[in-house]
Amino acid sequence: MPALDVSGLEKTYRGPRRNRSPVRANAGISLRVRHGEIFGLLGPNGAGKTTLVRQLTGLLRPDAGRITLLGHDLCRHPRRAPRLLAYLGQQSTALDELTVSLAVETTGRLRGLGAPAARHERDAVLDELGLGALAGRPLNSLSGGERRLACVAAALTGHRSFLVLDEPTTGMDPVARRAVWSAIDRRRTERGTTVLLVTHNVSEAEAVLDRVAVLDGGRIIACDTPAGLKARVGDEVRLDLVWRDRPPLEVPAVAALRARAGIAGRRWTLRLGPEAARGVVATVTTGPAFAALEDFTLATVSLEDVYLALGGRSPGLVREGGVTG
Ligand SMILES: Nc1ncnc2c1ncn2[C@@H]1O[C@H](COP(=O)(O)OP(=O)(O)OP(=O)(O)O)[C@@H](O)[C@H]1O
Repeated sequence: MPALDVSGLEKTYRGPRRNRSPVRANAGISLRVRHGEIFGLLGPNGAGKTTLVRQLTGLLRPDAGRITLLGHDLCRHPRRAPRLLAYLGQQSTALDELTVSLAVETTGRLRGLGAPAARHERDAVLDELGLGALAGRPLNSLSGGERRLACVAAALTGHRSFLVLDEPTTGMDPVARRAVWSAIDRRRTERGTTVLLVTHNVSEAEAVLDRVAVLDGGRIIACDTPAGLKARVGDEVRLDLVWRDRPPLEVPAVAALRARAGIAGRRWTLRLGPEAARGVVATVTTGPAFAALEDFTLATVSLEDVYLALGGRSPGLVREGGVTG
């Protein structure tokens, strides 16, 4: 039996005013998460990720469908969710008035730990996430990234075998982000914890994800291992060109590339087949194009490229052939 079995999940928001059209946020979602798996949910803003996890955590009632978590029917018994899983939502916590130390310890107690065990876990998780120096500070006095880290510490406390983490690393500096990814990975390796992870931080999450579902417009448009998803993009490579001042459009080969490039300031990003990429590199590393070039990088496809290619509704993304949902 999978740890989580979702089938045919539907959720439509109907606005308070009649003139607002309803939003079908989840349009028939089915997925299975195995025990001990770190399962990622990726997708552009508004794809329906938070709607999905709020239903899985018993906070929102689906219109239709079935959710079975660790053998429990959560549509029929949504109040069981807090006993079965730990949920880190996007919003701040109800424990905002407490110090970091007390927030983590209290969460441990609420999840059934005795006082000594809760103190022991508190010390361990604060140490693991590098929060020792902030232990005595109230959450509402911390910076955004610090507070988020404290919320992660609380979510990781109390030995829940299923974690639902919605954008755990938002606002964090690289050291904190790394500590969070390691802590999540450690829960899986040492305790067999199952993790459902919503994140836009694709390139960092890639290292810990076993499988990934890509959501778009309330539907799952792809679900596979990171390697399986990358294979869908084929053998394309990503070429980033950074121009010194302005692109040398007087070079015809450069001018021809403009329509295919994702352009952000002086940076052009292109996804190309290996042969085409070799040709472009040859062009931009000689003559007037080279004189105008500040930097370039050539990289194989990352999960972020896959995410952009599959969910690419955002403007400015390079969307090339060969990828389907
Ligand atoms: N309470 C609500 N009332 C009406 N519409 C809503 C409500 N919450 C979400 N929506 C809409 O439902 C859709 C899905 O929203 P959701 O928050 O699930 O997306 P998301 O994938 O989590 O996005 P993000 O990456 O920005 O967090 C969006 O179109 C959103 O505007």
